[in-house]
Amino acid sequence: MLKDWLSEIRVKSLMLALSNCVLGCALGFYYGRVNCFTITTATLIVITGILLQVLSNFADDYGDACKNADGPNRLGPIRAVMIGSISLTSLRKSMALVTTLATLTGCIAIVMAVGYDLQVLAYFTFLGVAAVLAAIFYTIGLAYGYHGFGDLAVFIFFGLAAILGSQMLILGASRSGIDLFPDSYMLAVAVGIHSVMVLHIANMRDITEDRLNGKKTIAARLGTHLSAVYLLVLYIISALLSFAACATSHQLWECIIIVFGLLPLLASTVRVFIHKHNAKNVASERKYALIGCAIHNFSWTIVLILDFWVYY
Ligand SMILES: CC(C)=CCC/C(C)=C/CC/C(C)=C/CC/C(C)=C/CC/C(C)=C/CC/C(C)=C/CC/C(C)=C/CC/C(C)=C/COP(=O)(O)OP(=O)(O)O
Repeated sequence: MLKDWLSEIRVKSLMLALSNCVLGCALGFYYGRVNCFTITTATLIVITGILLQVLSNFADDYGDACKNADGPNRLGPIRAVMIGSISLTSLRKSMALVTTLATLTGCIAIVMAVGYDLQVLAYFTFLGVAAVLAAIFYTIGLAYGYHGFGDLAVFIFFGLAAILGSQMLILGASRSGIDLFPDSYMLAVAVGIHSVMVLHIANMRDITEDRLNGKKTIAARLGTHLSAVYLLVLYIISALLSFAACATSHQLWECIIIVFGLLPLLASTVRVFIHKHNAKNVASERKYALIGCAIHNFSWTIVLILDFWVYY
């Protein structure tokens, strides 16, 4: 039973929300303050990000199960709901629970960060509501993921919201004026692109099945070869942005840390490019891409800590 729920939660995939929100908070600490209050706010932000990803994972499986989109030829991991170990009703109830928890932790984080400034409070509540709706309607109802808009949603929420949103909330909690900086913009775009790459690799794996099921993801629309080129282009743009963020706002020598941090994702991208026609190889590459994203974020967190203690 526990094993089924862990597979449904997709524990390893949560590395993405976790490391993206941690990096966003690290930027907030860098430009704001490190104290018990900001650390508690950051913990709530990270928990909210993880809960929102759990919600999107549940909703994805619920929507796919309702549409019978995950057929017997699926190359991705077998989900508990596909084999009936978890019923659709239990999954629906769990989605309600996770939404409630995310709303609770999210609202507390927002109030801690911006106090009772109603206008800013409204902006962040809007962002939270948008995130909940985006997570649910990816494959349910509107099912925008079936029309190729999943990449855009992932870019917005895993990139812009997780980095800029978290950074602004920590600055708010630091009571040092909510602001944005060139490195946070560039990193938000780079991290958003990395998250899109993880989704795109899974969609490359599923091109044949998705085309049969009418799921028009970007990968299904582009086909195998162009999808691999698109993945490479995404990597190049994100790597350049990550370097630019470091070179313009931090120490030049710290770019070396970023180079090393970007290598695992490069290796994964190149392997997908080489083995693009072998869906099984592409499938196995998703977890390495996830790890690559987390390592990039970790290397940036190290740069920010170094800069904070040594140079700032
Ligand atoms: C009243 C109310 C609801 C208030 C809301 C309160 C609230 C939640 C406030 C939050 C405000 C805060 C704290 C904001 C700070 C910034 C934060 C934390 C932002 C969160 C960003 C974040 C990590 C979001 C992740 C979840 C979201 C929203 C995802 C949307 C994008 C999306 C649909 C991704 C799909 C991911 C999935 C499931 C991919 C599966 O791919 P697929 O290939 O199909 O999988 P398979 O392997 O099955 O084939």
